[in-house]
Amino acid sequence: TGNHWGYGKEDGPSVWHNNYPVAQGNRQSPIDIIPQQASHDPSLGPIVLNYDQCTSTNISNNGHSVVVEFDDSDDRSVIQGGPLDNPYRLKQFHFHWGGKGCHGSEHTVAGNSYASELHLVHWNAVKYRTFGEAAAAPDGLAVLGIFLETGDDHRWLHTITDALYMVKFKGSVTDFKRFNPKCLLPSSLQYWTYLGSLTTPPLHESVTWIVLKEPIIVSDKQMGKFRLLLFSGEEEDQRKRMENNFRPPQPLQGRKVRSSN
Ligand SMILES: CCCCNCC(=O)NCCc1ccc(S(N)(=O)=O)cc1
Ligand SMILES: [Zn+2]
Repeated sequence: TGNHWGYGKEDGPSVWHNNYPVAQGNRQSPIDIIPQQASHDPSLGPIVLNYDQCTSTNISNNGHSVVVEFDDSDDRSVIQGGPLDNPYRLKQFHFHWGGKGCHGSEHTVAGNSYASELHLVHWNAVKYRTFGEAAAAPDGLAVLGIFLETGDDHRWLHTITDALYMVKFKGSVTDFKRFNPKCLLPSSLQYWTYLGSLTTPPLHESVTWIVLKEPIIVSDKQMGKFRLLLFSGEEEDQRKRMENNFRPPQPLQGRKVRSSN
């Protein structure tokens, strides 16, 4: 119905352009990041994350991913520095992942993909009044991308994976307070940055992407819990496991990828 989209053969990334023509635009995401072709930019300062006062509110299944939302009524949790001209307010974070054992990140690095990718979504509340308005503006959003690689258990990811059974079905939401995403950061904040888009419809070309070079390590078992989620709602008789909810890399179209030192 309408602009329904998904990750299947009939409604997946290869047909999104029918309802969202910007899918074939010149600043689409994700991309394949080629480190040797990224230009070192000494003017790029460090990324600064102030998440200490952040207030998570709920965790939900929106039929495309699992999303943790934050109270963004003031500047209590922001990202700034790096390529950003002002602070951007944390709105939500969500994940993209693959099927059993196969890859699931959206950005790739020299053609290699990771098991999953975490997106921390921030909006420019200095220039725009609402998230929706910012999401449609060329300098409206800043998304911090963090790769997840499989290995040992992640000490803090349990807090999220233990809550996933509560949001199994599309449209389910439950309280999720006092979660600080600082615990999901790798030790280094070295990054690549480029101008791109949302990686799902409406695919707005409004994102300054900041992709961290260092992945975090999570276990196969923890990744398996994401795959217990369903794309489908409780009332649907066809249960579709939520996996492979990633868009493949898009043409660079002459864009420059910059690298922090
Ligand atoms: C509240 C007003 C609604 C505005 N209109 C809804 C809207 O624009 N939603 C966009 C949501 C979104 C999609 C994809 C990413 S990603 N995967 O690129 O990080 C991040 C955020
Ligand atoms: Zn995303």
